[in-house]
Amino acid sequence: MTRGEKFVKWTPLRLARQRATMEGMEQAQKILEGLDERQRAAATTLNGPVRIIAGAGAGKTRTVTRRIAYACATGAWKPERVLAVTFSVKAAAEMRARLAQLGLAEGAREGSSKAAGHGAASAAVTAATFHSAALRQLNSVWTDVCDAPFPHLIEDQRDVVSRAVTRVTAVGDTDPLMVRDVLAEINWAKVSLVSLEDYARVCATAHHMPPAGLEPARFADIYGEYEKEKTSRGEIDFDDILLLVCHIMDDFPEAAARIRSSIGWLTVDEYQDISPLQHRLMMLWLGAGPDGKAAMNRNVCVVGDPAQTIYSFAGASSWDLLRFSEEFGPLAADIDLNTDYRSTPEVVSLANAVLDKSPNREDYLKLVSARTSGPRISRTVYDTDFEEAQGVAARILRLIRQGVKPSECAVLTRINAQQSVFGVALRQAGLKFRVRRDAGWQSSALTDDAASKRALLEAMGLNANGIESADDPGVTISTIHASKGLEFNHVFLVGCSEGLLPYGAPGSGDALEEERRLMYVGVTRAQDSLHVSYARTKDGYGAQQRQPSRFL
Ligand SMILES: Nc1ncnc2c1ncn2[C@@H]1O[C@H](COP(=O)(O)OP(=O)(O)OP(=O)(O)O)[C@@H](O)[C@H]1O
Repeated sequence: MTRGEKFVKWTPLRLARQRATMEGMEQAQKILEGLDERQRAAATTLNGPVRIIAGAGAGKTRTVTRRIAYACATGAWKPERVLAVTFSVKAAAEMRARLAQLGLAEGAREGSSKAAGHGAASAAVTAATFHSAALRQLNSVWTDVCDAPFPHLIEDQRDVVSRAVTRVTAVGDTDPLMVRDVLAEINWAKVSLVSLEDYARVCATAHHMPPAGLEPARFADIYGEYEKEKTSRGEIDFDDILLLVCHIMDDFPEAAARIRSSIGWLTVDEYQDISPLQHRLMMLWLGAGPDGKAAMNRNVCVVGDPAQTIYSFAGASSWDLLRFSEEFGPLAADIDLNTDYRSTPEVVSLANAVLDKSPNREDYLKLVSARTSGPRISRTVYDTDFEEAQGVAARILRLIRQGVKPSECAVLTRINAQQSVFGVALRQAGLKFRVRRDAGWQSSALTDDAASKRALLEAMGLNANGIESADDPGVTISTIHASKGLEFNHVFLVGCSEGLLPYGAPGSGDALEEERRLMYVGVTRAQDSLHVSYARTKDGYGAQQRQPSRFL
């Protein structure tokens, strides 16, 4: 021992503490195993703003869940003050499942105290959708800010819209398609923070078209009636949950302080899909003052991929992801993850080629596959839609005969209407299948009825963890939108023609770019093999032949 070094007396208590600390550190290091260098850099930067731009299959969920587990295991973060939000019930369930595997509380749900793990990391963190996190916050402060009973979540949003349309247009039997489009527009206005009073002005200045051929003032009347009908029923809709929490955070300082103090470390997954409303709520959670930054909690990590923004039509935008450093800089870490662990080099090369032709390619990561070479991409042109469906079913049958499980195969479509013919062909081939659809135009992460119900159950602490049955559920037929975040060994990307992908005849602006990103999302769902196809005609008739998609 050199002079100046303190003599340490190793009492049994000190020894036990030392051992516990070392065990904790070992456990924390274990959490980092299996991360590559950049993933590890992201997972070990625990303080300050962090941006992770992660390409498809680059392990963003792996990285953010390990980051949370590592921070809790080292004692740097208090689990009960950790909030991780994402957009869909499915993604939240996936995050909870992965956190549970890493030793964070079972279900990792607010209020859950049942620990599945060990050591410092075994308390509950919250991993939830924006809506369910906000609903719980609303519940927790409601009696302090309001005498009225807690409002019910809307049961039948279409019925409320339908009544509002009838009242304004005086037409008794409302067209379901009009109701669907009006509802989508109401949702869009809310998530875009366009108030009833401002709606007509926004339409005029932003060249925004109201749905169903309505005049802006007429739509605003319907929107107003919708709000009245909802209030008279004592109900709120999904976006009202976020709006109400924003309102409370603005106007009730004590309640706001309580909500804020429950969030020490915030992670926002799929940040490329954040809407202006969600962004506002996030800034309020972090305590941004009127000047945007005063006394702000800067422990925020956002993760996303600008190339996977596919909900622009519903108010999502990668704008905030791309300008994160302007808003939060200086950043503690700004990390790009571009190693694709999911797909073969053949698939990755096609995904890169899809983005390469984009005028926005500077915003997108170029992926590098970590896998060895696989089969080449198959490209097939059929005569009719049904022949395409039969051809795809025959190929899937061949794969299954070679030992592939039906659930390892997926047929991806651009729109719901393409799916039935594939269902018929798979049935004829004797194959079991399940269908994932969008809920139409308003198919944002939480607006289809099943997802809404699950979110509600989840928010109420009931079991809605999204785990599928253990039996092989069969081939998946899914829209590209509904396949986001999923991966399949063998993907059949069908309808790859002009008119279907890109859908319609989009001009050269944002609409076309969104279609390109959809193609990218579709391609990058494939792990081992990818089969792209289209049919020259719908049913063999008609002079006009479809042309191959410009994206391929
Ligand atoms: N460092 C790594 N080493 C080996 N495999 C990895 C690594 N990181 C990720 N993976 C694997 O890559 C696949 C994609 O990872 P993950 O699901 O975490 O990605 P993701 O980025 O959330 O996907 P996406 O955003 O495309 O849906 C998974 O199968 C995962 O196990």
